[in-house]
Amino acid sequence: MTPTVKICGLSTPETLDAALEAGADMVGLVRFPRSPRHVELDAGGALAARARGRVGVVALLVDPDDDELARTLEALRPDLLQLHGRESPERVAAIRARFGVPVMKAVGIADEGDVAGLHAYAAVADRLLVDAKPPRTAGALPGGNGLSFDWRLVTGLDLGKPLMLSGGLDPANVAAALRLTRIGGVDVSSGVESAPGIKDRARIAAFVEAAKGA
Ligand SMILES: O=C(O)c1ccccc1NCC(=O)[C@H](O)[C@H](O)COP(=O)(O)O
Repeated sequence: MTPTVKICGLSTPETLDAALEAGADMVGLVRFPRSPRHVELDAGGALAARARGRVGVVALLVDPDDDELARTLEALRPDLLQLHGRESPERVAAIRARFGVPVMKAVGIADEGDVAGLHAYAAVADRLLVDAKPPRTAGALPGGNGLSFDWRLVTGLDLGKPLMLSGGLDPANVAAALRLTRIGGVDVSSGVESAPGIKDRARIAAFVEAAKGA
């Protein structure tokens, strides 16, 4: 089956359009002020409106409190909320129940224990995204670091919920990652950039083509 492709961290109309024209299925808008991909509410709302109905709009938040959730959901009206922090399964369930929005929980994977931990999230989230763990260095971003993990840990993984692979994917390795893991979706940010936060139209097109052709 053709994989679902998400391009994350889009922050301009031009690069959003590049993702739409390339045939991406989802676009991600990051709300995390320390990130070079952060979008303010008004800019994020305009990007979401541009994409709505054409692809799935994903709002990415990191350990949000209820006020930030309410603000972001009202401004962006996303199809899916990506939680990319240390949210517990209980917090994921509470957010879904309170805000009525489908949730994709991102989980960092480094060993079998992390894979085992995915089951608790599969019970409460609508989708799961497996990513590399962030570096332990001070100030490192929780995601979007262009780091990959050992894909063999998630090869053939079936959690009963849609799954996306991310972390260090790029146009050159995405087909191999899909063939090895047999996961139904991929997510990329750094691998389609020319510099942190600067998306590259040609790399976006090459990524989608490689993923869809895998
Ligand atoms: O992109 C960011 O700046 C970011 C900030 C805070 C939390 C998550 C963030 N990004 C997540 C992603 O873009 C992806 O879902 C994932 O981490 C893969 O990123 P990459 O390895 O750069 O392709």
